[in-house]
Amino acid sequence: MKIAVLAGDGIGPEVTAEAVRVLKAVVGDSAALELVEAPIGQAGVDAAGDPLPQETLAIARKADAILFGAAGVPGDEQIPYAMRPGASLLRLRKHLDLFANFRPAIMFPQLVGASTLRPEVVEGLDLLILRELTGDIYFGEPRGFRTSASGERQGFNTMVYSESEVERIAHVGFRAARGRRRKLCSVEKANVLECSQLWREIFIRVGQEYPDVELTHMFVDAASMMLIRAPKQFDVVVTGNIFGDILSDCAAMLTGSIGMLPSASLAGGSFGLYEPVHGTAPDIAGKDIANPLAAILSVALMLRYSFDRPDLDEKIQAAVSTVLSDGYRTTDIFEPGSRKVGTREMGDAVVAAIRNPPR
Ligand SMILES: NC(=O)c1ccc[n+]([C@@H]2O[C@H](COP(=O)([O-])OP(=O)(O)OC[C@H]3O[C@@H](n4cnc5c(N)ncnc54)[C@H](O)[C@@H]3O)[C@@H](O)[C@H]2O)c1
Ligand SMILES: CC(C)[C@H](C(=O)O)[C@@H](O)C(=O)O
Ligand SMILES: [Mg+2]
Repeated sequence: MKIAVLAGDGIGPEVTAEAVRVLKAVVGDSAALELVEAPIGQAGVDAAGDPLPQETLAIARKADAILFGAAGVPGDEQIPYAMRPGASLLRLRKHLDLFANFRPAIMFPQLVGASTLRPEVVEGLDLLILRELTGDIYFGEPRGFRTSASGERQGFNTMVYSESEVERIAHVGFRAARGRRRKLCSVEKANVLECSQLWREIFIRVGQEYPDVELTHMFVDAASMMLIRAPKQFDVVVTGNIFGDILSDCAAMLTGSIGMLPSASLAGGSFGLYEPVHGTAPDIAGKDIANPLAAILSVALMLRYSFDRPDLDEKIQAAVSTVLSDGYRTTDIFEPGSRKVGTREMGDAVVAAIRNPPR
């Protein structure tokens, strides 16, 4: 298993270190693992004067999978795109054509009390947000700054999807639904945007090839409300890049914390990039308090999707479940009566649970 480890900035290196320890523990055979570290984000700027150094990109391309931490620094948004640490991730996704971003939101029963919602709303929650990751307003051209006819400065972006881009993510969504509860909700804003009208038309057309999957459509504003009001109505939610970014942070809070949400970004084959949904969290970086479970659960997704080892995915899931049952909690999921631990200690607990699984 050749894995590029791109830890990045802020809490990225802290949570990635724990994810790597868990990976080593669960794989067991160190000869089977080849881990190649490379800088990205501000770390890339510091090492090579580029947030996405050529060498990092080359290492990523040669690997079977990428384990990514997080990238970005405070004030990031004021730095021009090509030099912006946070944009390194966008460039990497685009270079590698990682168009299908799986963001599963699963409620661990031990964390029901940490959710912001009432227990009956989130108990048993298991939904998948499938976010298109290489199109939309994130990459649409033209984009930039200009002066309007009246002499005013404007910032502008273009929301655009091509038929082929929508078709391929639709197929991924329908196939994912087939492996689950056979319900797909396509989320867009077709009552306002042409881009969304095309999206809906194509989902209806592709849906005819999957008559066994129930296809529904929802506008993104209503979907954000429904995610909070009655999230269990959803099985697979498929949506575009910008709506998926927002809805997945929303879904994270249903499960207790953004520190619990892993993700997998695939290009249609077994190659993939695995990362926690959260960012660099500058407010808690360097304090050993970040929750590493999202990064650890991203390793579980990697073992399933890139290495066809669902057994190892299940081992990690079981170990996470054990440590939660044993009361281990980082600050973000802490509840009175539980045992507050730091990033490293949480990693220790998961590694111990892998080495000594309960009988
Ligand atoms: N995948 C990525 O690399 C990624 C994702 C999102 C944001 N970012 C970047 O990260 C920087 C900070 O962005 P932000 O503050 O909007 O989002 P963020 O996800 O970094 O943090 C939002 C909030 O969640 C908390 N949080 C995040 N991860 C946590 C964890 N594992 N454990 C406990 N608490 C956690 C943070 O402390 C903060 O209060 C920006 O530069 C942004 O561009 C990067
Ligand atoms: C860091 C940022 C560019 C990224 C995005 O917007 O895609 C992040 O928010 C995410 O959710 O992965
Ligand atoms: Mg986001």
